[in-house]
Amino acid sequence: MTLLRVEGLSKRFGGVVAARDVSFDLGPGEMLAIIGPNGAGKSTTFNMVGGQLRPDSGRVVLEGAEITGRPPRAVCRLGVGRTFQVAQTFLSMSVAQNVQMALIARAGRTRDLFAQADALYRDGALALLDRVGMRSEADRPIGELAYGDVKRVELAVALAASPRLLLMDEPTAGMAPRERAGLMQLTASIARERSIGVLFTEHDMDAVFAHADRILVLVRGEIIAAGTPEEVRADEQVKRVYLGTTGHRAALRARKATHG
Ligand SMILES: Nc1ncnc2c1ncn2[C@@H]1O[C@H](COP(=O)(O)OP(=O)(O)OP(=O)(O)O)[C@@H](O)[C@H]1O
Repeated sequence: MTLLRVEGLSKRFGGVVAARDVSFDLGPGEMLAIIGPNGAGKSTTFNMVGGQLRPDSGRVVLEGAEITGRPPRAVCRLGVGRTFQVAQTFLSMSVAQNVQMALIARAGRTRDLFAQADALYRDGALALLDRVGMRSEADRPIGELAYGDVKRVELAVALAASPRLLLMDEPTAGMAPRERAGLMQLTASIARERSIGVLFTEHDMDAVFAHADRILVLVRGEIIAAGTPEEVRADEQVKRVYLGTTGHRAALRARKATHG
Protein backbone atom coordinates (compact mmCIF):
# COMPACT_ATOMS: atom_id res chain seq x y z
CA MET A 1 0.00 0.00 0.00
CA THR A 2 1.19 3.52 -0.73
CA LEU A 3 1.34 5.95 2.16
CA LEU A 4 2.78 8.93 0.30
CA ARG A 5 2.65 9.50 -3.43
CA VAL A 6 4.58 12.41 -4.91
CA GLU A 7 3.79 13.08 -8.56
CA GLY A 8 5.75 15.42 -10.81
CA LEU A 9 6.63 18.08 -8.25
CA SER A 10 8.41 21.10 -9.69
CA LYS A 11 9.56 24.34 -8.10
CA ARG A 12 11.45 27.24 -9.56
CA PHE A 13 13.02 30.18 -7.71
CA GLY A 14 13.59 32.90 -10.31
CA GLY A 15 15.99 31.35 -12.80
CA VAL A 16 16.84 28.36 -10.57
CA VAL A 17 14.96 25.10 -11.03
CA ALA A 18 15.09 23.70 -7.49
CA ALA A 19 12.92 20.64 -8.30
CA ARG A 20 11.94 19.26 -11.68
CA ASP A 21 9.29 16.60 -12.10
CA VAL A 22 10.12 14.82 -8.82
CA SER A 23 8.03 11.65 -8.35
CA PHE A 24 8.24 8.86 -5.79
CA ASP A 25 6.18 6.63 -3.52
CA LEU A 26 6.70 5.76 0.13
CA GLY A 27 5.09 2.85 1.96
CA PRO A 28 4.15 2.46 5.66
CA GLY A 29 7.15 1.48 7.79
CA GLU A 30 9.57 2.37 5.01
CA MET A 31 12.72 4.49 5.44
CA LEU A 32 13.30 6.55 2.30
CA ALA A 33 16.38 8.79 2.08
CA ILE A 34 16.81 11.72 -0.28
CA ILE A 35 20.46 12.37 -0.96
CA GLY A 36 22.29 14.72 -3.29
CA PRO A 37 24.93 17.42 -3.32
CA ASN A 38 24.38 20.86 -1.81
CA GLY A 39 21.67 22.75 -3.65
CA ALA A 40 20.27 19.58 -5.24
CA GLY A 41 16.71 20.36 -4.14
CA LYS A 42 16.40 18.08 -1.10
CA SER A 43 15.00 20.73 1.25
CA THR A 44 12.77 22.11 -1.49
CA THR A 45 11.26 18.66 -2.07
CA PHE A 46 10.89 18.11 1.64
CA ASN A 47 9.19 21.45 2.15
CA MET A 48 6.74 20.81 -0.67
CA VAL A 49 5.70 17.57 1.04
CA GLY A 50 5.44 19.23 4.47
CA GLY A 51 3.45 22.22 3.17
CA GLN A 52 6.11 24.85 3.86
CA LEU A 53 6.45 25.46 0.10
CA ARG A 54 3.77 25.43 -2.57
CA PRO A 55 4.89 23.56 -5.70
CA ASP A 56 4.58 25.20 -9.13
CA SER A 57 3.15 21.94 -10.39
CA GLY A 58 2.67 18.35 -9.31
CA ARG A 59 0.75 16.59 -6.54
CA VAL A 60 1.34 15.31 -3.03
CA VAL A 61 -1.08 12.55 -2.01
CA LEU A 62 -1.20 11.13 1.52
CA GLU A 63 -3.16 7.91 2.02
CA GLY A 64 -5.17 8.66 -1.10
CA ALA A 65 -6.01 12.28 -0.17
CA GLU A 66 -4.41 15.17 -2.02
CA ILE A 67 -2.58 17.55 0.34
CA THR A 68 -0.71 19.63 -2.27
CA GLY A 69 -0.21 23.22 -1.17
CA ARG A 70 -2.05 22.80 2.15
CA PRO A 71 -0.48 24.84 4.96
CA PRO A 72 1.94 23.03 7.32
CA ARG A 73 -0.52 23.00 10.22
CA ALA A 74 -3.17 21.25 8.10
CA VAL A 75 -0.60 18.81 6.70
CA CYS A 76 0.49 18.05 10.26
CA ARG A 77 -3.11 17.41 11.36
CA LEU A 78 -3.48 14.98 8.48
CA GLY A 79 -0.62 12.87 9.84
CA VAL A 80 2.65 14.34 8.61
CA GLY A 81 5.07 14.91 11.49
CA ARG A 82 8.42 16.57 11.42
CA THR A 83 11.36 16.48 13.78
CA PHE A 84 12.40 19.92 14.84
CA GLN A 85 15.71 21.31 15.88
CA VAL A 86 16.75 21.96 19.49
CA ALA A 87 15.82 25.63 19.33
CA GLN A 88 12.21 24.62 18.91
CA THR A 89 11.99 22.66 22.12
CA PHE A 90 11.30 24.47 25.39
CA LEU A 91 14.71 24.53 27.00
CA SER A 92 13.69 25.43 30.55
CA MET A 93 10.97 22.76 30.71
CA SER A 94 11.64 19.19 31.69
CA VAL A 95 12.09 16.42 29.16
CA ALA A 96 8.70 14.95 30.08
CA GLN A 97 6.94 18.33 29.87
CA ASN A 98 8.23 18.83 26.33
CA VAL A 99 6.60 15.58 25.25
CA GLN A 100 3.45 16.36 27.28
CA MET A 101 3.12 19.69 25.44
CA ALA A 102 3.17 17.83 22.14
CA LEU A 103 0.56 15.33 23.35
CA ILE A 104 -1.65 18.16 24.64
CA ALA A 105 -1.33 20.02 21.33
CA ARG A 106 -2.23 16.83 19.45
CA ALA A 107 -5.37 16.43 21.55
CA GLY A 108 -6.31 20.07 20.83
CA ARG A 109 -6.27 20.98 24.51
CA THR A 110 -4.00 24.00 24.32
CA ARG A 111 -6.27 25.99 26.64
CA ASP A 112 -5.35 23.59 29.44
CA LEU A 113 -1.72 23.96 28.66
CA PHE A 114 -0.49 26.15 31.45
CA ALA A 115 -3.01 25.20 34.12
CA GLN A 116 -2.49 21.46 34.05
CA ALA A 117 0.58 20.74 31.99
CA ASP A 118 2.27 18.93 34.87
CA ALA A 119 -0.37 16.24 35.15
CA LEU A 120 -1.82 16.00 31.67
CA TYR A 121 -0.55 13.16 29.52
CA ARG A 122 2.35 12.43 31.86
CA ASP A 123 1.92 8.67 31.47
CA GLY A 124 1.76 8.95 27.70
CA ALA A 125 4.87 11.13 27.70
CA LEU A 126 6.76 8.66 29.89
CA ALA A 127 5.80 5.79 27.60
CA LEU A 128 7.16 7.65 24.57
CA LEU A 129 10.33 8.59 26.46
CA ASP A 130 10.74 4.97 27.43
CA ARG A 131 10.55 3.96 23.78
CA VAL A 132 13.35 6.37 22.81
CA GLY A 133 15.50 5.38 25.81
CA MET A 134 15.03 8.66 27.72
CA ARG A 135 12.63 7.65 30.53
CA SER A 136 15.31 8.06 33.22
CA GLU A 137 15.88 11.69 32.21
CA ALA A 138 12.19 12.64 32.25
CA ASP A 139 12.41 15.22 35.03
CA ARG A 140 15.61 16.95 34.01
CA PRO A 141 15.42 20.31 32.24
CA ILE A 142 15.91 19.56 28.57
CA GLY A 143 18.53 22.32 28.40
CA GLU A 144 20.86 20.13 30.50
CA LEU A 145 20.88 17.16 28.12
CA ALA A 146 23.68 16.17 25.79
CA TYR A 147 22.97 16.92 22.14
CA GLY A 148 22.44 13.30 21.13
CA ASP A 149 19.89 12.85 23.92
CA VAL A 150 18.00 15.96 22.81
CA LYS A 151 17.66 14.36 19.38
CA ARG A 152 15.99 11.34 21.01
CA VAL A 153 13.58 13.63 22.84
CA GLU A 154 12.83 15.37 19.56
CA LEU A 155 11.89 12.01 18.13
CA ALA A 156 9.53 11.40 21.07
CA VAL A 157 8.01 14.87 20.54
CA ALA A 158 7.41 14.08 16.86
CA LEU A 159 5.85 10.70 17.76
CA ALA A 160 3.47 12.41 20.18
CA ALA A 161 1.54 13.69 17.16
CA SER A 162 0.93 10.06 16.04
CA PRO A 163 2.27 10.74 12.55
CA ARG A 164 1.67 8.38 9.62
CA LEU A 165 4.59 9.99 7.82
CA LEU A 166 7.64 11.50 9.51
CA LEU A 167 9.85 14.06 7.77
CA MET A 168 13.38 14.24 9.17
CA ASP A 169 15.70 16.89 7.80
CA GLU A 170 19.27 15.79 8.51
CA PRO A 171 18.37 13.98 11.72
CA THR A 172 21.97 13.19 12.69
CA ALA A 173 23.55 16.58 11.91
CA GLY A 174 26.00 17.60 14.61
CA MET A 175 26.03 14.19 16.32
CA ALA A 176 29.00 11.94 17.02
CA PRO A 177 29.27 8.96 14.62
CA ARG A 178 28.29 6.34 17.23
CA GLU A 179 25.27 8.32 18.36
CA ARG A 180 24.17 8.72 14.73
CA ALA A 181 23.93 4.99 14.17
CA GLY A 182 21.94 4.62 17.41
CA LEU A 183 19.42 7.30 16.45
CA MET A 184 18.94 5.90 12.95
CA GLN A 185 18.52 2.37 14.28
CA LEU A 186 15.96 3.57 16.80
CA THR A 187 14.07 5.53 14.14
CA ALA A 188 14.00 2.54 11.79
CA SER A 189 12.71 0.15 14.45
CA ILE A 190 9.99 2.56 15.60
CA ALA A 191 8.99 3.21 11.97
CA ARG A 192 8.57 -0.52 11.38
CA GLU A 193 6.69 -1.31 14.57
CA ARG A 194 4.26 1.62 14.10
CA SER A 195 4.07 1.48 10.29
CA ILE A 196 5.27 5.06 10.02
CA GLY A 197 6.82 6.06 6.71
CA VAL A 198 10.02 8.08 7.18
CA LEU A 199 11.34 10.48 4.56
CA PHE A 200 14.74 11.83 5.50
CA THR A 201 17.58 13.88 4.07
CA GLU A 202 21.07 13.18 5.26
CA HIS A 203 24.61 14.11 4.39
CA ASP A 204 26.09 11.21 6.36
CA MET A 205 26.35 8.40 3.81
CA ASP A 206 27.06 5.78 6.50
CA ALA A 207 23.68 6.54 8.08
CA VAL A 208 21.93 6.48 4.71
CA PHE A 209 23.37 3.24 3.36
CA ALA A 210 22.95 1.39 6.64
CA HIS A 211 19.39 2.44 7.46
CA ALA A 212 17.46 3.50 4.34
CA ASP A 213 15.25 0.89 2.68
CA ARG A 214 15.37 2.94 -0.50
CA ILE A 215 17.34 5.98 -1.63
CA LEU A 216 16.48 8.77 -4.07
CA VAL A 217 19.40 10.64 -5.58
CA LEU A 218 18.67 14.24 -6.55
CA VAL A 219 21.03 16.29 -8.65
CA ARG A 220 20.13 19.81 -9.77
CA GLY A 221 16.49 19.27 -8.92
CA GLU A 222 16.08 15.98 -10.77
CA ILE A 223 16.00 12.39 -9.56
CA ILE A 224 18.90 10.69 -11.31
CA ALA A 225 18.53 7.34 -9.51
CA ALA A 226 16.20 5.57 -7.10
CA GLY A 227 16.38 2.14 -5.54
CA THR A 228 17.71 0.03 -2.72
CA PRO A 229 21.09 0.99 -1.22
CA GLU A 230 22.66 -1.82 -3.26
CA GLU A 231 21.10 -0.57 -6.49
CA VAL A 232 22.05 3.03 -5.87
CA ARG A 233 25.59 2.08 -4.93
CA ALA A 234 25.96 0.15 -8.18
CA ASP A 235 24.51 2.94 -10.36
CA GLU A 236 27.21 4.24 -12.66
CA GLN A 237 25.73 7.72 -13.00
CA VAL A 238 25.44 8.10 -9.23
CA LYS A 239 29.04 7.03 -8.76
CA ARG A 240 30.16 9.45 -11.40
CA VAL A 241 28.27 12.57 -10.41
CA TYR A 242 27.78 12.20 -6.71
CA LEU A 243 29.01 9.36 -4.57
CA GLY A 244 32.48 8.87 -6.02
CA THR A 245 34.85 6.91 -3.87
CA THR A 246 33.66 8.40 -0.56
CA GLY A 247 30.14 7.09 -1.01
CA HIS A 248 31.40 3.76 -2.23
CA ARG A 249 33.45 3.33 0.94
CA ALA A 250 30.47 4.37 3.07
CA ALA A 251 28.30 1.80 1.31
CA LEU A 252 30.84 -0.93 1.92
CA ARG A 253 31.19 0.02 5.61
CA ALA A 254 27.42 0.05 6.02
CA ARG A 255 27.07 -3.36 4.34
CA LYS A 256 29.76 -4.79 6.57
CA ALA A 257 28.09 -3.37 9.70
CA THR A 258 24.70 -4.76 8.66
CA HIS A 259 25.71 -8.16 7.27
CA GLY A 260 29.00 -8.77 9.07
N1 LIG B 1 13.69 30.40 -0.96
C1 LIG B 1 14.55 30.31 -1.98
N2 LIG B 1 14.78 31.36 -2.79
C2 LIG B 1 15.63 31.27 -3.83
N3 LIG B 1 16.32 30.16 -4.14
C3 LIG B 1 16.15 29.07 -3.36
C4 LIG B 1 15.26 29.09 -2.24
N4 LIG B 1 15.30 27.86 -1.66
C5 LIG B 1 16.17 27.13 -2.37
N5 LIG B 1 16.69 27.84 -3.39
C6 LIG B 1 17.63 27.35 -4.40
O1 LIG B 1 17.10 26.13 -4.91
C7 LIG B 1 18.14 25.18 -5.09
C8 LIG B 1 17.83 23.93 -4.26
O2 LIG B 1 17.98 24.27 -2.87
P1 LIG B 1 17.67 23.25 -1.68
O3 LIG B 1 17.86 24.02 -0.41
O4 LIG B 1 16.38 22.59 -1.90
O5 LIG B 1 18.85 22.21 -1.85
P2 LIG B 1 19.37 21.10 -0.83
O6 LIG B 1 19.60 19.87 -1.65
O7 LIG B 1 18.47 20.98 0.33
O8 LIG B 1 20.77 21.71 -0.37
P3 LIG B 1 21.61 21.52 1.02
O9 LIG B 1 22.14 20.13 1.00
O10 LIG B 1 22.69 22.55 0.86
O11 LIG B 1 20.67 21.81 2.15
C9 LIG B 1 19.45 25.87 -4.72
O12 LIG B 1 20.03 26.39 -5.89
C10 LIG B 1 18.98 26.99 -3.80
O13 LIG B 1 19.88 28.08 -3.87
